[in-house]
Amino acid sequence: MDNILSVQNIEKYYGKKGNVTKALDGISLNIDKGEFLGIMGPSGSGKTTLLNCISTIDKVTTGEIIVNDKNITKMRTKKLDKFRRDELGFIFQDFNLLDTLTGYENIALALTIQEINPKKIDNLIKKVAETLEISPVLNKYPYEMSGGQQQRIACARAIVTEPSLVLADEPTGALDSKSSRLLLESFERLNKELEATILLVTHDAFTASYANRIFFIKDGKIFNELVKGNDSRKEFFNRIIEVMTLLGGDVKDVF
Ligand SMILES: Nc1ncnc2c1ncn2[C@@H]1O[C@H](COP(=O)(O)OP(=O)(O)OP(=O)(O)O)[C@@H](O)[C@H]1O
Repeated sequence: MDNILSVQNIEKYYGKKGNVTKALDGISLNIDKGEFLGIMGPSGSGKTTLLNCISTIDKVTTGEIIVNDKNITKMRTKKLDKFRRDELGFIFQDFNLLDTLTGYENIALALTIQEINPKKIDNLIKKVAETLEISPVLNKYPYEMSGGQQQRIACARAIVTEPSLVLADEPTGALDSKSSRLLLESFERLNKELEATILLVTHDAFTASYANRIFFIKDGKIFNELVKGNDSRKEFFNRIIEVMTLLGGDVKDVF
């Protein structure tokens, strides 16, 4: 298997002397091409910090992060901008679509920046829209779409450039259960049909049960790893709940 992401013993400290928070405490993990990996953990455990370091929004204090054979912890700003544009796809909780552009234009934006010709752009958008079942809303503006449709447009925008790694931070956080399920099924399809490599951060066991492998973090350290293997999603969900209970106290209170 090709390694896409290698996180090597990273630490992240926030603050100055006398008031220091150790947000990440020696995390190491690897993702191979085509994996769908979940990161779970209680509030304040370091999930977003880890994602921000991988997405180059934040810098690690020590340790190294290698994406597609490129050491991003050593990259300078100009190279980082190009790296982010070419290799990563982002999906945030609050969609971040541009209100003055249609769904189609929102998705096209990432491709026009890369100076791809319009015919190819059109083909790429149609293909991804079909996978995500958003063809009927491509000509609508974000305010004319449901939250779930907006999130799937955001998802299309993130993957249409065929990034090495798709990073999603609580992508179902703002969605009702039906829209969440649709989005997660889209993720599953992206992963299986288009072989997208996905790293998803969530505190929600149902969302996480769509991943193939999950790392649990607590106090900035990896606490446990679960592999779906041949389990059904329901069986995997039950195993996730078991680990969440082990991690501490009542499941609803902690996550
Ligand atoms: N900019 C910052 N300055 C200081 N401390 C920070 C900063 N960002 C995060 N932290 C601290 O680092 C730790 C990890 O935070 P992080 O946001 O990564 O947790 P999380 O697991 O994503 O939590 P949640 O599920 O609540 O979003 C917390 O103790 C938090 O208070």
